Amino acid sequence: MPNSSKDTNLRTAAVIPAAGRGVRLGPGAPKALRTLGGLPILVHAVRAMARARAVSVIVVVAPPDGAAEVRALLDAHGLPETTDIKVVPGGPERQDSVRLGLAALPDDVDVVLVHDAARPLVPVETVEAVVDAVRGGAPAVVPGLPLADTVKSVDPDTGAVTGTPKRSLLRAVQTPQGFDRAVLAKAHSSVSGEVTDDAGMVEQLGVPVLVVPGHEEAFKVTRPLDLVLAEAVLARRRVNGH
Ligand SMILES: Nc1ccn([C@@H]2O[C@H](COP(=O)(O)OP(=O)(O)OP(=O)(O)O)[C@@H](O)[C@H]2O)c(=O)n1
Ligand SMILES: C[C@](O)(CO)[C@H](O)COP(=O)(O)O
Repeated sequence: MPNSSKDTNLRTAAVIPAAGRGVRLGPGAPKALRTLGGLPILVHAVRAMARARAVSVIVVVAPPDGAAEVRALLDAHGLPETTDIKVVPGGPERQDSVRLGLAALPDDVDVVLVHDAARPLVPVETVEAVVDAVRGGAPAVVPGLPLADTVKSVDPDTGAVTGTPKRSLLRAVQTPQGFDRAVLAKAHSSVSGEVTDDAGMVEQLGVPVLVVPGHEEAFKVTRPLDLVLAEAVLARRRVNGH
């Protein structure tokens, strides 16, 4: 249970979906359990959420058959006692895992962050910007960055380009995505179909979603080169004393 200086009246929780295989990263253990800077990727992600002053509860969604292993791993890594950390088994798709995580939240939580375990290096400032915007009244908030590449829509059958969206209007969105709990719960109970993030589900309810500045270091470890970059970011942080 939370037991210290954190303001539990804020009732802010983070759900960390960590049940994916990491197919695009290549063969090996489930992605969240692979090593980055000598620690499992998941431990970095949990610490990143626990660092935010408002977050007093974290629900980690483990691979379906790996909840006991994840619990043991987190217990072995001395995570802050100021944060109540629960572990539940996940489902076949990311959205199933998030839904299972939401079901494990304590009743008194009213703000929920959903954060990919695969974004282990998100800075605390980004987490807190999202929390502050939700607590300031926005029902749904995502961190986002302008794009460096031009984006095309294509016909998936022929490869023919069907359009070029105006780049200045686009943002690459990251996590944590923050929500009023009731709004997120409604989205997860009523929206189905192919949706790649939680904000996309909320958008389908007609609820406005606000973008706040994201951070380059909040990138998602998806492919092998991302792991190389993540190691380099950690090395730079060590040199800078972080
Ligand atoms: N059934 C799933 C699938 C994904 N995730 C989580 O959702 C986050 C974002 O997903 P992604 O980066 O796509 O992870 P994977 O699904 O593991 O990657 P891949 O598609 O390469 O297998 C990750 O933290 C991942 O563990 C999850 O909890 N449950
Ligand atoms: C939620 C997300 O990280 C926002 O960018 C992204 O949509 C997850 O996609 P994935 O294919 O499940 O990694």
